[in-house]
Amino acid sequence: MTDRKQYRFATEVVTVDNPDDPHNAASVPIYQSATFKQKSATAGGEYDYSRSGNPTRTHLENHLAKVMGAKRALAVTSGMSALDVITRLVRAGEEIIAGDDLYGGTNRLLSFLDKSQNIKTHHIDTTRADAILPYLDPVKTRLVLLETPTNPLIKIADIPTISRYVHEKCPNALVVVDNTMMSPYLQRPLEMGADISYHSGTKYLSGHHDLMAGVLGAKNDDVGDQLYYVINATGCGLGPFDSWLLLRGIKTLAVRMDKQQASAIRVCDYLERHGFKVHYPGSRKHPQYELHKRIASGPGAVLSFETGDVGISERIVEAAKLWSISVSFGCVNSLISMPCRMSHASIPAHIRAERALPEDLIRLCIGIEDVEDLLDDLAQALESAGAIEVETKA
Ligand SMILES: Cc1ncc(COP(=O)(O)O)c(C=O)c1O
Ligand SMILES: N[C@@H](CCSC[C@H](N)C(=O)O)C(=O)O
Repeated sequence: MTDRKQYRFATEVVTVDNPDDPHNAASVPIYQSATFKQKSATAGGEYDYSRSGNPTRTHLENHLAKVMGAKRALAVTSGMSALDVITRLVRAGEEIIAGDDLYGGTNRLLSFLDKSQNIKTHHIDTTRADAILPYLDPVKTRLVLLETPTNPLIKIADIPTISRYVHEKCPNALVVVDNTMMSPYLQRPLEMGADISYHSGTKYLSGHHDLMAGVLGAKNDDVGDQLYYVINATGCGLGPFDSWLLLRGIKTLAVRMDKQQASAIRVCDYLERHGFKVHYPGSRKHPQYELHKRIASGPGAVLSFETGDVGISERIVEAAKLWSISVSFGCVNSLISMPCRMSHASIPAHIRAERALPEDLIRLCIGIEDVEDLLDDLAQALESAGAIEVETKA
């Protein structure tokens, strides 16, 4: 493995190394076993119990480490459980710094830590790297948690500059990037200064909405070992069947993302031509278009837009036929949602208002369908909601 040629991402992601398989299986087998027999009371093998380790999960983790550029990767039962593992490295009295636009479930876990364990989170505007400076405390700051692009307002954080500020001022702090929206194909946080990159594997990595998973990538062995300790201690390692599904799904990440992204660019263009305010880093109108281009190799396939009226937004979402009304993103099928009613409903309304999260916001997650069908369906939904004039086709 170490001597072999390094290929480009799309090649590496589809190439799962499995040199030790006794039958040369083309697909890594599912070791659907809770325990592993030992030769004697004292001679244990590599595996004893699947909470501690399972061969299918190990194959997945080795593959993930390769595609994420991580020293060690770990697979757990959901994206939230990945964040739970990371936050268990924080002690009572220490602090977290996170964005003021972020996934609703992440906000919920951070609020829980504040209430139950005296771990305070400062929510800051991560679009300005220097906004972090007043909050960095060499003693208290333990985690700096960045989502970029953010869910759902698609704001961008300057990972290299923020990582430098954090490491200069707080040697004990870890920079953690939620890379769910970009995937390691488009954005590589560990190569830009982050200590941990994590994902909801439920989304682009698996791609088909048929499993829940979380993925952690550590930049060094020490952090990797600490994360593994928590996973074994708490028992949230990914089961063998879901590990196999994720290993299967990730192989097509590059082709799926290329197709989804190309269509998302078309959808953004269509909405902007009709005068909507679109949040998408592939748009030249995005205030951080240049920054995103520096830190990522593409804009991805999630965008959000404002209609100016909650009622109109509800009508658009409900009129869509091909776009399913659904939380989540990263699936091969296209989805439409209203974050304030759905994925971000757990953020109290007054906090959503304080953070300027528009109630009328619609989020679109573009799948792999024919883009002309997606545009036709979006047009009919916008027309029937009264958001645009009825268009006559030439
Ligand atoms: C950006 C982001 N991070 C993390 C999560 C949590 O992932 P999961 O649903 O797999 O727990 C989600 C969605 O749920 C998300 O949108
Ligand atoms: N009821 C769930 C909602 C999950 S939202 C999933 C996804 N991250 C998204 O942004 O759509 C919850 O309260 O966690």
